[in-house]
Amino acid sequence: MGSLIQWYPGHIAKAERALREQLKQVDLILEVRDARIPLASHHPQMAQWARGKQRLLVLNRVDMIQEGDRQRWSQWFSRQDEVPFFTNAQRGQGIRMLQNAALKAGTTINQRRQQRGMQARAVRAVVLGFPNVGKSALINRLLQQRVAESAARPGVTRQLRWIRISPILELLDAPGILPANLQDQQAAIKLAICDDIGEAAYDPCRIAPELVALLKDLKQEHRLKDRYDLAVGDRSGESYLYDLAQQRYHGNLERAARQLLQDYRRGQLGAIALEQPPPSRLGNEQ
Ligand SMILES: Nc1nc2c(ncn2[C@@H]2O[C@H](COP(=O)(O)OP(=O)(O)OP(=O)(O)O)[C@@H](O)[C@H]2O)c(=O)[nH]1
Repeated sequence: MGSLIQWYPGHIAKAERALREQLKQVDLILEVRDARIPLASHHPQMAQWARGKQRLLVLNRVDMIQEGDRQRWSQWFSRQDEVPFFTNAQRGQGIRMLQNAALKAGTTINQRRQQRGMQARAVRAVVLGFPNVGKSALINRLLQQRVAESAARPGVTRQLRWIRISPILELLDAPGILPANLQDQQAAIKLAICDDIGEAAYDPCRIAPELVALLKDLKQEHRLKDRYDLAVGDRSGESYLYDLAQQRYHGNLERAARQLLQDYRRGQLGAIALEQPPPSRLGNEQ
């Protein structure tokens, strides 16, 4: 069976080059991941981008996981010496704390600059992450809570734009960046399920069965029974999708697949984390 996810590395490499150029001016990275898949939505280039810069880790879409999951991830990350900020950028939850941390990081960066005889200036931060993880929503929330009014500064490229959040903090609004290659197919499948990579890269009829299989692994298959009145039982993901299509969509597999994925993405199956913290320490690179 071929790979479930297809990439277009040429296009990605161009976007990444533009970003790398802009990153030269950046002091602080707000790394945004999807709280449903904090490991799969870890961008493989992040460590390289963040070298020599401060970084804050944001797990967005906290409303799409259970409180118990949030606590488990919080504990797991703290064992990796990370303090993630859990946000719901759609409703504004967790934004104030994130903003305070960004401003504090800005103050520290400026103190260091002054110690080295350099002029204090607005600290430049960038919000980075996979497509659709909620970067723009997060920036909009940060803007609504900005402490001072100021005009946006034009960016160097059309896609990359600087926005002043406060006298000491400027944000670069970067588009979602896909890695040029993603070796881990399991991670890629989860990104596809969560809509964190574009649909051009996969066939929903092959990804929806993966969602069923994952829900089974996570012992969450009752969510499917509740929603569609069709129990998974010992069916494989493929045969569940087939039976669902027969029962509800006149045998139309694609409709069934799209509905399943859409229901998960819109929270119609409930708040379900697709990853749980691994039992042992994985290392700081996560
Ligand atoms: N439920 C929920 N939805 C969110 C949250 N944050 C963002 N969204 C929604 O997710 C969708 C994508 O959010 P965006 O902010 O556009 O994501 P993005 O990362 O900027 O996407 P790209 O521009 O493609 O990189 C929008 O419909 C948002 O309203 C969140 O915390 N919870």
